[in-house]
Order: sequence, then C-alpha cells, then structure tokens
Amino acid sequence: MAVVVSAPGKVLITGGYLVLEQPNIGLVLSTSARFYAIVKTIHETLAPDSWSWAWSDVKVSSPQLFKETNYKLSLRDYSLRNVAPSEGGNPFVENAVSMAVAVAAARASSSGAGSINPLLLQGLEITILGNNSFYSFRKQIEAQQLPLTVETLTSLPEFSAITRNPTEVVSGDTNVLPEVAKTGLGSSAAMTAAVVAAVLQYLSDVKLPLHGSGQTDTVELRQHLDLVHAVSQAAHCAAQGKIGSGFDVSAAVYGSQRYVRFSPSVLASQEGSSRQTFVEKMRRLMIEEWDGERTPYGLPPHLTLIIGEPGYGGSHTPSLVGAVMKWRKANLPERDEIWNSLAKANLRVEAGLKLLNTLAQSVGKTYTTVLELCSILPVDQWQTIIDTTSEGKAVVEALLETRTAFETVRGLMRKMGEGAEVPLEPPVQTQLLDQTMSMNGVLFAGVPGAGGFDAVFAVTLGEDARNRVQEAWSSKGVLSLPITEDPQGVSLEQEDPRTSEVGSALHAMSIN
Ligand SMILES: Nc1ncnc2c1ncn2[C@@H]1O[C@H](COP(=O)(O)OP(=O)(O)O)[C@@H](O)[C@H]1O
Ligand SMILES: C[C@@](O)(CCOP(=O)(O)OP(=O)(O)O)CC(=O)O
Repeated sequence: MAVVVSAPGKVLITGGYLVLEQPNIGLVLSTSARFYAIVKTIHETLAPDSWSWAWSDVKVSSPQLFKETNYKLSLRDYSLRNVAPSEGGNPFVENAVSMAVAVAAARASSSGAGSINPLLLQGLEITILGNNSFYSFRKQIEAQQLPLTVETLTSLPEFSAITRNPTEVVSGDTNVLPEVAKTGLGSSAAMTAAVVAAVLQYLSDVKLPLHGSGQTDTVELRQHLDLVHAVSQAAHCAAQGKIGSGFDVSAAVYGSQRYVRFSPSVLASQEGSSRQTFVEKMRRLMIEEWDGERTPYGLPPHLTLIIGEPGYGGSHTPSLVGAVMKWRKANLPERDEIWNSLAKANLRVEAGLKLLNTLAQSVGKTYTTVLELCSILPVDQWQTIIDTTSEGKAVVEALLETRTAFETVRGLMRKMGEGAEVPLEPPVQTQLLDQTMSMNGVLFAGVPGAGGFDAVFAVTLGEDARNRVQEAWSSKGVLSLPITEDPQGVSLEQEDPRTSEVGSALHAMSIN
C-alpha cells in the first residue's frame, strides 16, 4: 500500500529579516500549492536469506525533472549511498530519508514494536511531485505566445515538467547544478517535510491528519507533528548547510501561523565534529526542546490571498539576507530605530488581522456586510458606509488599521533596503503594489518574505476583488498563480494526486 503525504508552500506576509531574531514574529500563510511524497515498497517478495542483508534499496523519482536516483540504505547506520554518484542526488531528499528512517527505527525499538528492517528490506520507492505553482512557466507561455493569464496556468497539466534555469548556480555547490525557475513558495521546505512525514507514516506509528478532514488537535497529533517538524528542520538545515529562521519548514508542517524562531543552539547537537554516531544524533533530536513559538493563524474569513509572478527574474535571498544583516550588525541608533519600528508595525498588522478574526466570530453578520460594502468602494469611502452601529464601525476601523499598519511595514522595509543598499521593494514593485492597493477591495499588497524582485501578493476583501486584481495584474504581465491560502500543514492524502490526471506526463512534455 502506498502512503501519500502532502505539505504546503508558504508566503511570509510580514516579518522578513526580523523573524531571523527572537522574539520577532513572522506571519506566514501556507498555500494550496503542495508537494507530494508517495512511498511504497520496491520488492513485493523477498529472498529467504534477505534477513542477513546489510543494505536495502531506495529509489527516488522526480518525474518533473525526468530524474530517478537509486540508493543503497545501510541497515546499520541508515546512511544512503548513491549507486551512480556522478549523476548527482538531492541533498534535501537524502537527508530527509536517512533521518526519518533512523528516527523510525529508534521509535520502533524504544516502543518495543520490533525492528523495521523487514519493511526496509522490501525497499522504499519515493516519488516526489510539486504543484505547478512552485515553478515559473512564464518562459514556456511566452514562447508559445499564450496569454499570460491564470487560465493558461490552470490549463497546464498538473505536475508539469520543470524548466531548469541554466544561468543560475546553486550557492556553495561545486558541481554548479542548474537550478529550476521557481516562484518562491519554498519548494525545498515543502518537499523535505513531505518526504520526512511520508517515511515516518510508512515506517512508524506516526499518524498524520487527513487533508481537509478538519481533524481536531489532539495531544498525540501534536506530538507526531512536532516529530515531523524536528526531523524536517534538521534535514533542511543539513541540506542547506545553514540554519535559517525556519518559518518555511514550520509552515510546511503546521500550516498558516504566527511564528517565532527557535534558538539555533537547538540544532547544535546535530552539527559536524561531535563524536556521536548518526543514530545517536537522531535519538538526541527526538528529545530536543524547541524553544520557538507557533500559533495557528489563518487569514480572517472572506479575506483572500492572491500571489502574482511579476516576471522580473527573482532575487537571490541569501545575498539580500547577507546585506541586511550586515547593515543591522553595525548597531547604529538610527538603524535600531528602523528595526524596532518594523517589529512594532509587524505586530500591528498581526493585531489588526487578529481583531478582524475576533469580529468575524463575534459580529459575523455585520462583519460580512461591511466587507461586502467596502470591497466595491475606494478606501477613502470606507468610513462613509458606517451605519449607526458600533459593530460596523469596529469592523471598518480594524480594516483601516490593518491597512495602515501594512503601509508602515512597506515604508520601513523600503527604508531598510535603502540603508542596506539592496532593493527590498524596488521601484517597479512599489509602482505595482501602489496601483494594486489603490484598487477597490484590496486590503493590502506587498512583496513577501525577503522582498526584492520575487513574487507579489495581495489580500483582498473577497473573491470578486481577487478576480479584479487577477485581471489587472494580467494586463500588466503579472502572472497570477492559481492558488490561495490553505491553512493546513502536512497531511495524509487519500490517493496519488496523479490518478485523476491521466496522461499528464505526456502533456508535460509538450509544453517544454
Ligand atoms: N519536483 C521536484 N522534484 C525533486 N526535487 C525538486 C523538485 N522541485 C524542486 N526540487 C529541488 O528542491 C530544491 C529547491 O531548493 P531551493 O533552491 O533552496 O528552493 P526554495 O527556495 O524554493 O526552497 C532544489 O534542490 C531543487 O532541485
Ligand atoms: C529574509 C527571511 O527572513 C525571509 C525569507 O523569506 P522568503 O519567503 O523570501 O524565502 P526564500 O523562499 O528562501 O526566498 C529569511 C529567513 O527567515 O530565513
């Protein structure tokens, strides 16, 4: 029986850079763009002497990259050996598999469930699929002279083949692998979390929630997600060779949230030269105390997320982070002032959205009516719709406060970018965002995460306003992605997502 698991991509709507330092917050939304990992056995039957074998088979397939990698997995220390190393592997998947297998083995032995080796000896076949929205299809669309619209994107077959970007270099990689053209939704984090969770679900007693089931939060579920998070975060850091803030992995595991980072020291025991074996390190990881904070935090009802790919080629996040952190480290009072004001403005955005959520619960009908009315009016007329009730007034004020706080965030990010001499909100993006924010029904719009030339996003008052933004962006060559917020993190899926997409691989080849 195959195990199918999915994990979402993310959009950091506020908190870029500041979230690298505790206790600053990041507001991260998980999206309906998901990575899937499908795990099944390779050998249905085993030779009678298989119990004495020291290695089992692992096959990793990435159909979108036309890539299949075969490994041998050591049953002694759970290391993976690439059978054809010259063809290169995928460090995110390799770390995810080794670590998840070692953790499953440790869990099975400590719970008395018995060895997982018989299951491992049947081999692991892992298929990885990423939703199209993780990748840019702009070049193919332009080459085929198709309209740059969401309809064109939705007409592409699911899990289309990915274009490699021949000019980009994977930072720190001496093999200079070509990178894929991506949209910035955090493919490595979603992929790592999906693989870790699928392997743990397949080999151990970890039970993930079913996608869309609305399963309630239980202590057991939380413990299982915490384990998936710890292993995914360790695997992601090991593959990247650095410890970032971790909001992307956290969103891939737990979904939309208010995030405060963990201390890098949590992962110190995983690093290099210590004399612990890999299995000992994994045992240590399982009992590590994570000191970050995470609160589920979706968009309030009727607020809708839209993400666009403006086609400016994207930015290199590590270079932006390097420049901003260098600027920050000088500890000059005027810089501290910008940094601290940004932290406050981020909290104001959070508080505004939280208040809207509360009002949606407490005065639901008024909340919906006010949003509907505001969605067709320019912002400077929102106040005019206030009826005599204080409830309606509270909703309008919360909307305006959230918008103003977000404008403050944008202004301070631009200031920080000027200081650090990096384009966090370059003028072309400013123009696009200002135009978007001046449209009826747009609450706010920004450049997510690290900023730069990557994607843009907007939060609108309902679907109609979202559609209007989509049309306006399309007329400017900004490609809206056919995705929205999906607050659920890593989950079990009922079936292989390709089952309803017969022939998608053939189509996938035709667009490239
Ligand atoms: N569909 C896929 N199958 C296998 N590997 C993939 C797939 N999509 C992306 N990857 C790999 O995921 C990694 C993306 O990592 P990275 O460049 O850090 O992107 P991101 O910023 O989106 O996390 C790359 O190694 C890339 O080759
Ligand atoms: C700067 C940051 O705080 C946010 C970067 O967010 P992005 O969403 O831009 O990330 P990438 O997908 O890696 O480009 C760095 C961090 O928190 O690790």
